Amino acid sequence: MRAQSSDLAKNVYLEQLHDRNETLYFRVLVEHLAELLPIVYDPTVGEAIEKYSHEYRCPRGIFLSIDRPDDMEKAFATLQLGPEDVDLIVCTDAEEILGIGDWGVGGIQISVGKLAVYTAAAGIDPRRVVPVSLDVGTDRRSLLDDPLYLGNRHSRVRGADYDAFIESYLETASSTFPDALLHFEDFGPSNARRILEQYGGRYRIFNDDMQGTGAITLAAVLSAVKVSGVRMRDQKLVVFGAGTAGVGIADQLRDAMVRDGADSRQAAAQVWLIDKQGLLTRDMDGLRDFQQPYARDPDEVADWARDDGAISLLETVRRVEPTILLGTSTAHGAFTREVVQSMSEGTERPIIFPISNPTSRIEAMPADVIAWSGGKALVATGIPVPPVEYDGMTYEIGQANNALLYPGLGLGTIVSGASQVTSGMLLAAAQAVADQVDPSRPGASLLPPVESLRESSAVTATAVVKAALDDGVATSKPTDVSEAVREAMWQPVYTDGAAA
Ligand SMILES: NC(=O)c1ccc[n+]([C@@H]2O[C@H](COP(=O)([O-])OP(=O)(O)OC[C@H]3O[C@@H](n4cnc5c(N)ncnc54)[C@H](O)[C@@H]3O)[C@@H](O)[C@H]2O)c1
Ligand SMILES: O=C(O)C[C@H](O)C(=O)O
Ligand SMILES: [Mg+2]
Repeated sequence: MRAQSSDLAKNVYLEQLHDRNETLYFRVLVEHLAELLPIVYDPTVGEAIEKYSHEYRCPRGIFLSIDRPDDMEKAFATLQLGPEDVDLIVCTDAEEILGIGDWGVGGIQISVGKLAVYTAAAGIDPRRVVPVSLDVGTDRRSLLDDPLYLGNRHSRVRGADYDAFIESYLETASSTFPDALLHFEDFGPSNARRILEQYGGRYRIFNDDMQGTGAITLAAVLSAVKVSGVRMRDQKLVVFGAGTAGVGIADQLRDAMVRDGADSRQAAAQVWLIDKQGLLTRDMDGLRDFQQPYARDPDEVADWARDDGAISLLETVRRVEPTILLGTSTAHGAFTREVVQSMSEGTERPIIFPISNPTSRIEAMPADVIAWSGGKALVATGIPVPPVEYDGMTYEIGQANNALLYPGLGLGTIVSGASQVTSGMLLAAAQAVADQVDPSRPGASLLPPVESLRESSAVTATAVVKAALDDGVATSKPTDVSEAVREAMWQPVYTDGAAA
């Protein structure tokens, strides 16, 4: 594997091993998690998705086409699994893969990658999971024009037909496999939240980009707050990139401020959203419904500087003096030296999280953020990055990627048989992750290292099971929760002399 000439070649090589010998594949992954997560998952998975049709070898997962909605049951039946045989299904319609946009049927590889992390990091049984591609077409011209493209060769279907397809997927998946957690990944901003809100009460749904990302970022903030000394209820948050992830995180941080004593109006007023049109204000046309609670009163910003009519990130930082700056915009380099320096003038220990993925989309590299802030910034990123040396000190950079949280959350959901993923379970997961680090040492990471992710996921899962029990959604009630979690974890070892 190490002899392969590129990260994509390593990804392909490991996928071939995955097809030949699942046990060995996962054993290699588990024993080399920090080295291989960036290969089977972010950032290399982005490239594997872009090249999917060209690197195609053999299908892994279920491909559901909007052009043949009646074939759904037949497609699931090809798995030859019974109603109790599936714990987890990860689906994507691939409209907003990471920060690289619409990749059509190639998106199946994000479902595959997410599931590999579930198994490697939390011991979810790989024989009891299903990756799904919901192929509703693609708006990417280069794919439609590519003779090798494997997906549906038309633009994205939207509106009533799309909604009917999603509803039919939820109905078929949950009736075929009633125990399965339905994980949604990388849907576009107009659908991600809508699906969760519309169906979250009826089906066991988890939206990773909103809920998983919100919870891991909350974990990193809880750690950072221990160092910065500014209470949660007093945080001022600027979100740059007000889409699915950005507003999902804003919601969870706002709720955390409320739990720490802020009233809900005050907490929402301590959040500033910036998108392509600059700082979002209530008088703007075309605000998304989920952005509206945070849009600012235009009177409040009447005398703020504008550039082509828009209030910039820099102007917002100067005026607001935020304590937290979050990047979920996909705009590479948007956190400039001036922005970081200005933030460092306004607050003693700025919390700066450029968490857009993959590397080509990150708002700033941690080495720059740390240098520009004179070593004061508390930094976490979505991609894995090596430690940063600055002024004689080593700064470990926590990976605020939902992969540090969702495996434990999923394991806890499965072990408790929770009928829903509640906000209490998400909060318990975030708290459990944060409690596993001591950020007080100078330069310490805000999050547990990937090397200990398997152990960390077991601890997170235990907290999640307890929260499911407290919230009354657990259908299985183990007496020794920690033991039940550890027993449930699949181990990559050969049994009965049988390989794979
Ligand atoms: N670290 C993690 O765990 C994690 C989890 C989910 C998403 N993400 C990353 O966050 C990014 C956004 O993902 P998403 O699912 O929210 O996508 P999204 O499309 O829902 O949101 C992106 C938002 O950024 C805005 N935007 C684009 N360019 C901008 C610019 N120049 N200035 C200001 N705003 C701009 C878009 O208009 C959109 O509202 C991606 O890079 C993704 O990889 C990271
Ligand atoms: O997949 C990742 O690396 C995290 C996240 O779900 C994303 O969409 O970027
Ligand atoms: Mg995602």
